[in-house]
Amino acid sequence: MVRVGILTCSDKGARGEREDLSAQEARKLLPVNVFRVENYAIVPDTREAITDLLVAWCDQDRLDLILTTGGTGLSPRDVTPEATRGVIEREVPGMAEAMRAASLLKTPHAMLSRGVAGIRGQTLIVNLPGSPKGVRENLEVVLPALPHALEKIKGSPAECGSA
Ligand SMILES: Nc1nc2c(c(=O)[nH]1)N[C@H]1C(S)=C(S)[C@@H](COP(=O)(O)OP(=O)(O)OC[C@H]3O[C@@H](n4cnc5c(N)ncnc54)[C@H](O)[C@@H]3O)O[C@H]1N2
Ligand SMILES: O=P(O)(O)OP(=O)(O)O
Repeated sequence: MVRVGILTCSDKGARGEREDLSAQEARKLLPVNVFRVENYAIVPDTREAITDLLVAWCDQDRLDLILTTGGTGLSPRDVTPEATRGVIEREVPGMAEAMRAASLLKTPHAMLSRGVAGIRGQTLIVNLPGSPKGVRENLEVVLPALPHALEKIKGSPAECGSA
């Protein structure tokens, strides 16, 4: 099973002022026969809070995959990409490129998400936008590539010529 953490980055969510529909949307999209959500948290949009959780979930809990939602845009408090860049060791730019390219076919606002994807240790971190719709439209794009990506991160020697 792929061990997953969902981290919602939202000031309103952290203050209890808005139901976290975005994390619920992410959960719905992850097939239960492959993915098990083990960690879940809501943090305010501060770089420190996001960084602390990402590091703990990667280094202590050793999750396979962390999906963040929210805080990827242009507002002054949107710092999820900066926090993520600060903890990853290798970026996976193709994932963010693919999400933005596919999302642009749905809304021009897709270009406003600065989300990144990258690897810390053996954990893949993927930033998703904040709205439930943004979560769905972005996660759908990377979902088919996630099992193979996670195998490669773990050092699978399997050849991928036919993948
Ligand atoms: N494929 C898509 N890509 C993007 C979309 C989209 O609809 N489809 N939206 C674009 C927009 S618009 C923006 S702006 C950027 C960046 O978004 P952020 O990551 O900065 O999102 P936030 O500002 O944190 O949230 C936006 C909006 O979404 C609602 N929201 C946020 N968090 C939650 C939550 N946990 N539960 C329910 N609703 C939530 C709320 O109305 C916020 O104001 O992304 C583009 N990409
Ligand atoms: O409260 P947040 O952080 O979810 O942000 P927004 O202002 O986009 O609702």
